Parts: sequence; structure tokens; C-alpha cells
Amino acid sequence: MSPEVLVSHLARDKTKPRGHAASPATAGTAAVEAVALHISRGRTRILRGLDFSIGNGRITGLLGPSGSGKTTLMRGIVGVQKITSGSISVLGQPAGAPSLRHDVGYVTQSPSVYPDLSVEANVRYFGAMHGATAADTAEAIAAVGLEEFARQKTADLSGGQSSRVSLACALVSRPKLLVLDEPTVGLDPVLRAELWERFAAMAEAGTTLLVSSHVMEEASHCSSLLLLRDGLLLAQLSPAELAERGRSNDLERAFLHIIQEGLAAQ
Ligand SMILES: Nc1ncnc2c1ncn2[C@@H]1O[C@H](COP(=O)(O)OP(=O)(O)OP(=O)(O)O)[C@@H](O)[C@H]1O
Repeated sequence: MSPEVLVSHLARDKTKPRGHAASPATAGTAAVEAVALHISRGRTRILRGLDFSIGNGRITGLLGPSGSGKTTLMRGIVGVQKITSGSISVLGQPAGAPSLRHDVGYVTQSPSVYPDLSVEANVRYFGAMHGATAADTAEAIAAVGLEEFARQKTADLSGGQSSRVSLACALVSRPKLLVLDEPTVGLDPVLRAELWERFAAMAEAGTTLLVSSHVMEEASHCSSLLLLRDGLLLAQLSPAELAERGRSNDLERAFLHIIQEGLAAQ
């Protein structure tokens, strides 16, 4: 599967514009905006006063160590996590608004697919909720490079292939905002590079992507980065700005430098 297939998948829509970038309604506006956002889970304060905005039609990386609150933030954005105070707006609506159901795709860390169903049946099932056609199903499967496995039971696939089935299930509805929680974990370098190429092609076609990772080298694939640590937003910047501010082209080192800078300032 080439990135062009994915672009074509996102660009051809009979009912709504798939080349989201061209939409005058969204051009120049924020896809996600968080203001004074606090989220607690149980008695623990997880996110502590986040303010940021995510631009339309680009890849934003959500980076931070394990336990820093990435999944909690993503859950808040897609509307499955109660907000304690502050707000998140998504495509101009409050996060979780019913009207966003067809516009926001969320791929969780562990593949959420039916293991007893074939790849095709899984994608068709999720597509049916959004009025997707058989052609949409086939295109979503092609977009993640799983055509030859379309009729295979999902339980019989590798971990990386199952993750891609999950991604196809999110793609089939052609969301304007795609939230991906550590999509490259457990994938080999070739597959990882391919996936990033696909994400870039999607952003090119106008989709907004928010991608979490705790691997700093993945930051270079993003146009904007949210650096999270202990539920605080350390910085929002581009990879080039991270390298400059962190005084290293090794983004892992640069992030560590920014953390130390923050600790010293406290
Ligand atoms: N249901 C829960 N109740 C209470 N605390 C929770 C719950 N789920 C997660 N947490 C805590 O919230 C914090 C943030 O977790 P979260 O999963 O958002 O982090 P993360 O950055 O996505 O981590 P990872 O990279 O390991 O997936 C962690 O300290 C975790 O222990």
C-alpha cells in the first residue's frame, strides 16, 4: 500500500469533504483547544491546568514518560473521560458532543477489534455505524496495507497487524480528527516508518492527527509537539524548537534538558 492509496481513501467522499484541508470552515482554526484543563481519576489529580491548541490538518505529537497523562488527555479529547474543571473543545464543539461522533476517530493502545471476525468483517462492522459502503471498507483495509489478510480471522494475525486492523476501523469513518494512542508500539522499524508515512499523507489530505508516544525519536515526524510530564504541559513547540531549546539534536536529550530546566526553575 502506498501513501497515495491512503490519500485517495481520504480524498474521495460522496457525502462530505474528505480533503478536510480545503474546507473553508476549518482552515486556520484549532481542531482542539484546552483551557485550564484539570482531570482527576479517582482521588488522583492526573492533568493539572493544561492550556494548548492543536492546529487543523497537521500531526501533533503528544510526548511524555509513561504515566505522564497522555492517555488521560486523549480520553478527555475524545470524550470518554470526565473533565474535572476547565474545558476541551474539539472542532468547535465541547469534547464528547454527540455531533462529533462521526468526526473523531480514536485508536486505543491495545487493539479494540473482534478477534473472531475477519479483518473485513471488523472494518465493515465499525464502518456500518457511520454509513460506510463496501468500497469504503476495502479502501480502509488497503490504506493500512492489509488487503491480503482481509478474509483472515483477526485472532490469527500478528500484534502489529491487529493494531493496523484497529486503525482501519477508525479510518473507515474518515474522521476529521484522528487520535492515536501509541500506534507504533511493538512495530518493527520498517512498519513504523510506513505508518508515519501514512500519517503524513493523511495530514496532507487535511486530517488532524494527535499521536502519542514515549519514544522521543518519533517527535521528528510531527509538526507540533506537546511535552507532558507529571500531568503538566512542559512546552508546546516544533521539533526544531525542541532541539534548539533543549540544546541537542538528539530529541531524547533535548527533552531531558527541558525537564531539568523546569526542575531547576521550581
Ligand atoms: N483509572 C484510574 N484511576 C486512577 N489513576 C489512574 C487510572 N488510570 C490511570 N491512572 C493514573 O494516571 C496517571 C496517568 O496515566 P496515563 O495512562 O494517562 O499515562 P500515560 O502517559 O498514557 O502512560 P503510558 O505511556 O504508560 O501509557 C498514571 O499515574 C496512572 O497510574
